[in-house]
Amino acid sequence: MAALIRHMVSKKKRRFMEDGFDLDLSYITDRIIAMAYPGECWEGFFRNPLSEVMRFLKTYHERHFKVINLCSERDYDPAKLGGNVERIPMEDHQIAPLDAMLKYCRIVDDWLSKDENNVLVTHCKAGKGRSGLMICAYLLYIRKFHDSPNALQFYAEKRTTNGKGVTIPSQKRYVEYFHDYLVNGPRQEVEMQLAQIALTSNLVATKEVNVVISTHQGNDSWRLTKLLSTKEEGSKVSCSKSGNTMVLGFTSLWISGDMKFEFQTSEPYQARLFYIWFNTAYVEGTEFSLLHKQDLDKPSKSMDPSCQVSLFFVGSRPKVQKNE
Ligand SMILES: CCCCCCCC(=O)OC[C@H](COP(=O)(O)O[C@H]1[C@H](O)[C@@H](OP(=O)(O)O)[C@H](OP(=O)(O)O)[C@@H](OP(=O)(O)O)[C@H]1O)OC(=O)CCCCCCC
Repeated sequence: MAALIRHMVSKKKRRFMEDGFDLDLSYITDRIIAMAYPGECWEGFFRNPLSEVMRFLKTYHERHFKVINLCSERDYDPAKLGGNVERIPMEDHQIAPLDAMLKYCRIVDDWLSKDENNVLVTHCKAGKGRSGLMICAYLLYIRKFHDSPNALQFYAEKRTTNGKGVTIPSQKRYVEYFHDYLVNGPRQEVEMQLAQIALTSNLVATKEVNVVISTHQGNDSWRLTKLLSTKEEGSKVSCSKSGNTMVLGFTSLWISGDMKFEFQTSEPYQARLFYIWFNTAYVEGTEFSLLHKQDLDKPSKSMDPSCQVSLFFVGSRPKVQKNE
């Protein structure tokens, strides 16, 4: 019964089913492993039982494995997986800043270069999206691939049977950013002045739509800080609608770094419509547009296929680094 449920929960991910093991775990290369969360108690019942993961690691990679836990939402005692465990916390379905991706690559590279028998195990909750983002970054880092689509496709084939590995558009965008970083070096951080957001969707005609703008701040690269919500009084945002297009106008709103824009409706109840992530240093020109529903992160079923969103900027300036 438990095995059946585990198979249902792991959906189309490739499982390791040899020598009596049956784990939601895939070798992406012979030294890089992606797996679902090593669960204890109730979670071990429907994901990978931690004890079975430990037995797997001891059986095939005794003294030669290191684990990276990407979950911000869960943790376990590292000693239960041999002690050689690091965390780079990310939120489910979200991006990791480039410095977190670089940190991951350096940890993996350092570990794999120590001994040719060493393997690196990465997991998040399902071991698909966040793990894929980081593993694809590493595949580019070691120049196994020279562009992000090929790295993403390779990962998807190795981890799933349906070719759907990293599917969140912003996660794919950040793999592309990381590739740009590897090829061209770090970009100058820029602040951009946001003038307008235009959202086109059938929903706009009948529903109130609000936008919450957030960024990462401080040392916790996954913790979000809200900068502005268009719903709040005093946010000084103008709103005009024409047909199925809504235009929000901003004054003096400067943004920089990794930005999350979440679109919500409060009718009939508070619900997320979709969100997007981007980094201001990678915006080319004065416009950032996503013109297809499949370019939006976790779009609600109520969004029509022809919906699109554009951000318009009127100014940019290099970000002045504050002395800490
Ligand atoms: C009889 C019960 C049958 C259950 C059948 C469940 C069938 C089923 O849908 O199982 C899957 C669900 C949700 O599955 P998970 O709880 O594992 O959630 C997944 C996880 O968030 C992935 O992110 P990450 O951790 O890889 O970063 C995400 O990938 P992404 O961010 O790329 O979208 C994936 O989206 P996706 O689905 O691939 O679009 C989610 O499904 O499992 C549960 O909710 C746990 C259920 C626990 C049930 C316990 C019962 C005792």
